Amino acid sequence: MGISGIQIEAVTLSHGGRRLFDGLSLDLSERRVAIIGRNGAGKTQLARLLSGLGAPDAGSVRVHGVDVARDRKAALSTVGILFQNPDHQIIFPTVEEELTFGLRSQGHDAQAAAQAVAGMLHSFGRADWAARPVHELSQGQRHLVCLMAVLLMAPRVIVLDEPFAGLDMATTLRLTRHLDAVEQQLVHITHDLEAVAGYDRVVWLDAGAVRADGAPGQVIPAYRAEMAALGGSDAFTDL
Ligand SMILES: Nc1ncnc2c1ncn2[C@@H]1O[C@H](COP(=O)(O)OP(=O)(O)OP(=O)(O)O)[C@@H](O)[C@H]1O
Repeated sequence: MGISGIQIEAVTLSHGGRRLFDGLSLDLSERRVAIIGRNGAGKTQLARLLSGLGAPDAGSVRVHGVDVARDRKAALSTVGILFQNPDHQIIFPTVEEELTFGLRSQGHDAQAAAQAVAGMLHSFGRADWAARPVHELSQGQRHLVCLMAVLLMAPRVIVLDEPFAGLDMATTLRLTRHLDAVEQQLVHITHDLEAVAGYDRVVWLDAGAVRADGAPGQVIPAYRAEMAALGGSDAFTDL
């Protein structure tokens, strides 16, 4: 067995001259990890670092021993990401093409990829979607396509960046059930505190730094109390 889990070591990252992360270190090995925090706290930037879509200015991010920013090929099989907006990840005109792409880039031949895609569509009861133009699907349906694409690639870690924003309750419950069942480690960024109340660990990110880190029963009440206190003020100057 190689190194497991996620090791973020002394990560520094600036954007537009502003330093967002200044020596951030985190070791995440629990199966269900939630990242919470205010707007602009750095959650999406952290998700980009975890999936290797962004590289730190200094420090390193390793997922199961893979330096995900440097070794992009290994990163594809190690970590998958579901974005807030499915349109930031869908690039092909039809569902089948979209689902096939990841598998082909992992080196599967056309026949094996086609078989796996058909099997995945079937398992979600959506065999009829294969030739459907993606733009004809609703937002929730496009989310499901993205989830299928990630599951097909079978990464060891799945990063979820607010994947349920704008979805109806039934769709959210269904997707949640599918995600709860996956074997892989999940790192779930969310404003929905209920959704992560049963997680193994909650990390509260505040202005690019860890403000609190521990069991949901400890971190979530502290976060709620602070948000309620801040919400009492009329100023948006702290955002
Ligand atoms: N491309 C960019 N260029 C410059 N600054 C950026 C860029 N992307 C993000 N930032 C800044 O980085 C900080 C963190 O943004 P990030 O999107 O990670 O926050 P977040 O915690 O995901 O917020 P939200 O809950 O609103 O999604 C913000 O201050 C934002 O203005």
